[in-house]
Amino acid sequence: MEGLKMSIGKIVGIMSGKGGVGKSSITSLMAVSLSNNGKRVGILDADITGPSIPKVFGINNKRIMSVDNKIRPVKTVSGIKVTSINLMLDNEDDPVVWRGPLVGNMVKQFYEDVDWGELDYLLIDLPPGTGDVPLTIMQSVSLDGVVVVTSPQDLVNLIVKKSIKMANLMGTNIYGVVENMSYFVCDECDKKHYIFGKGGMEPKLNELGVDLLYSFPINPDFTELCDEGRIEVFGKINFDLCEKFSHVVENKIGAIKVENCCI
Ligand SMILES: Nc1ncnc2c1ncn2[C@@H]1O[C@H](COP(=O)(O)OP(=O)(O)OP(=O)(O)O)[C@@H](O)[C@H]1O
Repeated sequence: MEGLKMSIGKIVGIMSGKGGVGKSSITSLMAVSLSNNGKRVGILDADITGPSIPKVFGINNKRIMSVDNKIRPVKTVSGIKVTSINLMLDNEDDPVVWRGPLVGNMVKQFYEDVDWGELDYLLIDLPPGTGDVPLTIMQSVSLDGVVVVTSPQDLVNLIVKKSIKMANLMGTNIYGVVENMSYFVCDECDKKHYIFGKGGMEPKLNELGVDLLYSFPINPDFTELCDEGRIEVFGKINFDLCEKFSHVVENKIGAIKVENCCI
């Protein structure tokens, strides 16, 4: 375990208060952004019951290999290393009907028994919510901190507050919040439309003592390219956006002192 911590720069969990806010998409975009910026990145897809990372990268037909008792992650086109239960199933649409502790063990194995090599960042896509499964996983891996993904409506419902409180209760660093689907840019007039209201996120997060890292728009090209397994193409087309995202993430993660190590 110590060896693993030494060969991986930062281990970052990506969490969300509920499903469908774009947590896996933002995890993938973060990986692409950091990788575009020359960083060595791995993704551990710990969203065991709804694993979508392989599909977004178009590697869902590949399978994880085991060499010398070590699991070899699958590499994406740009060299991002990925492990996911979906890369082990006979059929990717087979459901995984496991309870929390079993999922926790599986994720722990994905973490410890994988030949990650040297990485600057290992991003862990945690299951959505604040229930038993994400809790068990957060206890089984040694996170340096978490990024919380939310949608504007999520804040209204105060669901994001639950994620922040859960991380606080566990003594885990919170690097900040990424607001997904924050606005929409009109094709015709190029204007930003804040469908769910503008500027409401930052003051509410400030009250909670958490920074807003980035606001990402609703982008139909993003949906399309993710669905086609070509998120890396989105990263190439939107190089400037990715560069900005990666700088924000790196500045924040580099700035926070590591206080927590669960195991
Ligand atoms: N900013 C965005 N613009 C357009 N589409 C988006 C955006 N973010 C996510 N999506 C789309 O929304 C859908 C859900 O996203 P995703 O699978 O990342 O959610 P999730 O929070 O990880 O869900 P779960 O945790 O339930 O698995 C996907 O089809 C994705 O392509």
